[in-house]
Amino acid sequence: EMFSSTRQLIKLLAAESRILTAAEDFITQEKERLQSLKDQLKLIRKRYNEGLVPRSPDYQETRGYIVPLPEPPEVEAERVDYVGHPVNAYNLIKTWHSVSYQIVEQSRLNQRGSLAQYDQVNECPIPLLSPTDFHDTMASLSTSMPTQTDISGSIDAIVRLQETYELPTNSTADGVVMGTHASGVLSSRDCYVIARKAEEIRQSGFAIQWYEKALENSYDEWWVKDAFYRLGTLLKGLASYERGLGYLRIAQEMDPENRTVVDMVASAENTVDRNENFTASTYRKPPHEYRRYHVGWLSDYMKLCRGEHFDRDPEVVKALYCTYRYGILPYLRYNEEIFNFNPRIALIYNVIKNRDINMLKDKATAGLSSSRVGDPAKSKLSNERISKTSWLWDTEDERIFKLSKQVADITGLSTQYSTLHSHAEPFQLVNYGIGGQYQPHFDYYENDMLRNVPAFIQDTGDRVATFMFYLSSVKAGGATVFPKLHVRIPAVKGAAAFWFNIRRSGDREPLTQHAGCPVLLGEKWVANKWIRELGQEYNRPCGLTPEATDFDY
Ligand SMILES: O=C(O)CCC(=O)C(=O)O
Ligand SMILES: [Fe+2]
Repeated sequence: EMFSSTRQLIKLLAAESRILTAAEDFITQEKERLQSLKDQLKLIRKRYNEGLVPRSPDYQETRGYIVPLPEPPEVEAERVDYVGHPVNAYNLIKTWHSVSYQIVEQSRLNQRGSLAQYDQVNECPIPLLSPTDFHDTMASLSTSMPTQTDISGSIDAIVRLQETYELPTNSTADGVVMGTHASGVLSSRDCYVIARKAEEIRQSGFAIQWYEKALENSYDEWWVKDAFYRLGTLLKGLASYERGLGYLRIAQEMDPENRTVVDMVASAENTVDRNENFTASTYRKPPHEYRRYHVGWLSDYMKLCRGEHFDRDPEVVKALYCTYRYGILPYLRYNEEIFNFNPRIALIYNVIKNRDINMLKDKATAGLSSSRVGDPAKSKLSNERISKTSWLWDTEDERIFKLSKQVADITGLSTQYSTLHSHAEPFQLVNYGIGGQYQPHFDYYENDMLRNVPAFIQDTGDRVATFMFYLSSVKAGGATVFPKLHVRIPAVKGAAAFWFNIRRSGDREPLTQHAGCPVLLGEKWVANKWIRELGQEYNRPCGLTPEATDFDY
């Protein structure tokens, strides 16, 4: 308290004008912040009203109440189409990250920051923003708000999609992917950020194009001089000295004091002088040919993802066929397409009904968490596997039990579940988002991994077979590929891929190495059923010779 002493009141008097100014500044800043927020929200509302953004299930013209409305299936499909376009996904994430930052973080910062100024003058309380409906709503939505990880993840995704599918830079920047238009474009700054990422992973060819795109209509943004510098340096690095020098000189003009830039200009001038005859640019190849060094082992994977069929024995390809597959029940038969003989890889059509697909997706959605890879005891998050997964157990629902039973009927293998010595694992539901993928891997375990599996599959052997339901088709990308066999299976809703990971000799089959390609447009859902060795002794007996295949019985 200060009322009992004149000295302290004199202090207040002295601080009076400082308090006044600080408070006025605070209000001015808040006004500006709110105005910018208002502008952003107005833009979002406009796009909403123009139908450029699909409405949410609880969208209502009146604000305040959230009344879930029953929605027709095409509305759901429209939303999947929307977020299934990489440019829309990126813009959605970017917009709401920025808005939530301004609303939540800034107002928190401002409150704390401005209060701190008053602390000097003893305690001079100004009222905190009272908890309003708005703040409550924002708090309850905070887990739905994108974070910095989402921003960088979606930038990575765009670069990954470009390198895998060799997407042209210009049309991607215009929001056009495989002829499908996004409802917006990428801004110049986005192009700069993408260029930075492409440069970081040594995709110089693409990086150059993105920098040039970024600079097309930009003059006074803060990043422009950096873009010129990096563009010049990259071109110089690819022996395109003249062009590089041109950009570097602009960078120097914009930032004459910068030593690094000055040195780079000098070095480029030097090189140009020493290579008098060398005037034409050597930077001519298409950008995807400036591949980063470690793409080598992934290149067959990417080729297959693009749908290039290559290096398959024409005799084998000619011999591939479609057939009827009979399950245990004699009246049930399925269309089966053989994709490879040894190891036997097949796609079996129409094995799951839409009703069950929706049931699985609904049940899985609540439990989705980031997919992990590696030894169960020390599994980790990894860029090798970008998706979310959820496990569904036979014991959870009669319908799930029946689906497992159906896998047994179709494959002739046992999928029996029990708390110890299960013959199969629960369904693993996988949902891939923008650019989501699973890089080449084996479904079988290594020896020491087998020791670390959970109790219900302890001592059940390895994953003898994979039965993978496709719960969605994918508009573009998202195929399952076998890089060593040059086999590519498209995701077909309602079908299932089926192969053995273990040979009939009991050895692991490394040719079953496979991958889920990055999703380019649309969404991808699969449900894995991994069948263990235990319980299959009579269903899939050992071969009579070490070379026995699944066609020799
Ligand atoms: O998504 C795919 O196509 C493959 C998935 C896969 O291989 C896995 O989950 O183990
Ligand atoms: Fe797999």
